[in-house]
Amino acid sequence: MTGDGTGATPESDADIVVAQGTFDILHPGHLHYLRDAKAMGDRLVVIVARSTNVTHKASPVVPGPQRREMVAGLDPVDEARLGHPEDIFAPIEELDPAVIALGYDQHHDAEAIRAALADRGIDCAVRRASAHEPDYEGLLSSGRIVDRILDERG
Ligand SMILES: Cc1cc2nc3c(=O)[nH]c(=O)nc-3n(C[C@H](O)[C@H](O)[C@H](O)COP(=O)(O)O)c2cc1C
Ligand SMILES: Nc1ncnc2c1ncn2[C@@H]1O[C@H](COP(=O)(O)OP(=O)(O)OP(=O)(O)O)[C@@H](O)[C@H]1O
Repeated sequence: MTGDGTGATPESDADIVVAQGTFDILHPGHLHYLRDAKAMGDRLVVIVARSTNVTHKASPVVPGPQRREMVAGLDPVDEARLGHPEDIFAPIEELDPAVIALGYDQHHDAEAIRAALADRGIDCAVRRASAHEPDYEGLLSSGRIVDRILDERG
């Protein structure tokens, strides 16, 4: 119950959920992930990866500030920020979230993240979001969208 009679959670008491990713070319899989993440708490903060930290796949095509701006405009997102250039746990320490929501196929190992959080004394759950399975044949991958463009328009 809140003092203002609206039933809304005051920002200071809100459970923050952090989601993260590259978000190069947006698609409904991203929207599904971020809606799922938002449902894990009250306030969703998205950390958009710096291009220099995207080392396990091709570099994003879209510049970081532009990726951040588009993610910030999605309905479940309360705030989007570009990530730290070197220390991925620096924003986590600052935000002190209740939950880190990993994407269903995100390459990070949940146990390794839990161990790193414990090392830093951060009390935060690590959960995995679900996959989006639309009832149409979609193209739910930034990488596959780029490949399709190269195949059909290149
Ligand atoms: C808890 C967590 C925090 C992260 N924080 C940052 C960050 O501050 N800066 C950054 O560039 N990447 C950060 N990342 C990494 C990227 O979000 C991401 O996992 C990767 O670089 C991009 O790959 P993906 O889109 O396949 O997930 C973080 C990842 C996790 C799991
Ligand atoms: N179809 C999907 N269903 C649910 N979540 C998804 C889907 N596609 C991507 N995501 C989630 O969105 C987050 C950010 O995704 P990312 O930016 O890596 O996009 P991507 O389209 O999967 O990229 P790429 O095709 O380059 O691997 C990831 O954690 C990922 O799990």
